[in-house]
Amino acid sequence: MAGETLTARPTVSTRPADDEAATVKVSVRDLHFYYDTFEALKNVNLDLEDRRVTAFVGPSGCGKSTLLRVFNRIYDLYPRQRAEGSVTIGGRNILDRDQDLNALRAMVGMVFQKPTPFPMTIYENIAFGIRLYHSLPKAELDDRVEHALKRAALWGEVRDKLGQSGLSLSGGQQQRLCIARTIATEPAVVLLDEPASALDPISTAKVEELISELRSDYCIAIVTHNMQQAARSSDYTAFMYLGELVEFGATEKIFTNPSDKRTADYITGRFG
Ligand SMILES: Nc1ncnc2c1ncn2[C@@H]1O[C@H](COP(=O)(O)OP(=O)(O)OP(=O)(O)O)[C@@H](O)[C@H]1O
Repeated sequence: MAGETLTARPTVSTRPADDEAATVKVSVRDLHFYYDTFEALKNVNLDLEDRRVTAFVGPSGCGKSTLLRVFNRIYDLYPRQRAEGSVTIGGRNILDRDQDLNALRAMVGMVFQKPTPFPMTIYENIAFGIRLYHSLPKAELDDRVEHALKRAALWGEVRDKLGQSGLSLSGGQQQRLCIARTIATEPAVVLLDEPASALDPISTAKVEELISELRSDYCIAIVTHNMQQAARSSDYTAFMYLGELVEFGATEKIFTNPSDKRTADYITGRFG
């Protein structure tokens, strides 16, 4: 039995019961993804709930980043990459040919492993994205910038230097700036691809706290190699292996009583 083979399980924090039942925000059906002829995702089916954090874990190359890249169709920028199946967000299949990609990327924000501030001021890093979608008077734009920075737990550290370059911040601050930039356009879904893997432990803790804060407003998907982080930060965990979604369920269940032996072996560090 898989449970008997477990050795060192990460501590799982059980979340307090929420007042309201969660609604499905992203619905993935029969999804296949190809890099030219290579099939990187094989018939993936899952739902992501609103105001919940879903962690994607699995060994290198199993398709975690590819799946996130499908959710905002970043792959569209590259030739010979294609997705088949459906990904329904806000009632429509975002894989449809006529999907407006700018609107999609405003609705589905993404934060990458390495902080990627724009080479502009801290203020402009946030205001830039807002201006793409809204024409606001200066005072209102200022408010939106302040709100996003507060939401990303960065306001206190940058309020006196909004005119400085975003690149002058520390790595951890830069990553929170990127998170602020992402939420400034009020997306429905926030994708985080190993957002803390390039950060020191204190910055990592801040990013994790932030994820926990943002959970109350967003549907969050996070890719992580850190099992402790997945166990601490997520409500649901998806274990992927060689392009397949092997197991998906409540994080507590996946980490304490997985159904599949491959999940058990991976989360206990037997391979990966
Ligand atoms: N641009 C590309 N062209 C061809 N194959 C690719 C490309 N990007 C990724 N792949 C392949 O697709 C598969 C899934 O890659 P992906 O980056 O999604 O995995 P991952 O689980 O995110 O890995 P990691 O944890 O190392 O980031 C791998 O076999 C990888 O080699």
